[in-house]
Amino acid sequence: MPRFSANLGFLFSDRPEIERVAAAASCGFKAVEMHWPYHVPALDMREALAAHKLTMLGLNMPVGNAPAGDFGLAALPSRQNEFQNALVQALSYGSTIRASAIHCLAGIVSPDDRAAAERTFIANLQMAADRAGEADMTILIEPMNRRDRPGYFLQHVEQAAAIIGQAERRNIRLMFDCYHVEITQGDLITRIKTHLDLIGHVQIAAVPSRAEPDEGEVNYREIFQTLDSLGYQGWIGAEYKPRGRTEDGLGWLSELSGRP
Ligand SMILES: O=C(O)[C@@H](O)C(=O)CO
Ligand SMILES: [Mg+2]
Repeated sequence: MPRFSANLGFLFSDRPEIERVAAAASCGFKAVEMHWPYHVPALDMREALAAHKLTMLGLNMPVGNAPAGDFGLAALPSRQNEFQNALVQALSYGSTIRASAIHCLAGIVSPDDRAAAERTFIANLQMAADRAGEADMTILIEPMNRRDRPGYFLQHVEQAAAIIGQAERRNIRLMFDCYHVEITQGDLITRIKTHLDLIGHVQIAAVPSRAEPDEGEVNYREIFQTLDSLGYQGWIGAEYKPRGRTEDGLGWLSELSGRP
């Protein structure tokens, strides 16, 4: 059956980020992923991960000026210097904690700027992929739904696939977050089958609640079986907002995935 990682941006969020590492391990997770752990010294984080023998998957690039509305820089034509600085920070932190991937957030763009945004996104992704490749890391891009992220440049799986094709770098991969894709597009199983070769990571949450994947409109038992039958070798990130204590909501792991 598929392997599951704990997304420490959302799971165990009732405690400081570094303590979430131990909590994930004690609940049986073998891998974790993070959103923005930059406030924790990277060497401390590396030590915590090593102490609990956890595989570190991806982390997000800094988003830019969040209070001003930024949510990523990669597709913003006038912000390429800031993008490069954010990339340096992400690669430095990520390689110290031995992450295998960096999520490169596209950003919020106005509908009038989409052509320039696409050109910028591709150029920035090429540069990011080349630098990440030197550290044996992958660049992930993730379509996000416009209800949660109005104006986010990357909204559709097919748009992401086309951009990956144009960027022509083997270490750029699709982060297929079932929660976002279900809200924007649906047809999850067909999209997973069609784009399997591009998928570098999968994430899950209930739709529409974004809670544990044991409620709502997505049949995750079927999704997990599909990934399994297709021979998906990657991880599935539990990126949901727990209804209560994270520990109390992990029953889905055995109920839906067959994991003991
Ligand atoms: O789906 C999400 O929101 C995340 O994967 C992310 O990286 C930005 O919060
Ligand atoms: Mg996600």
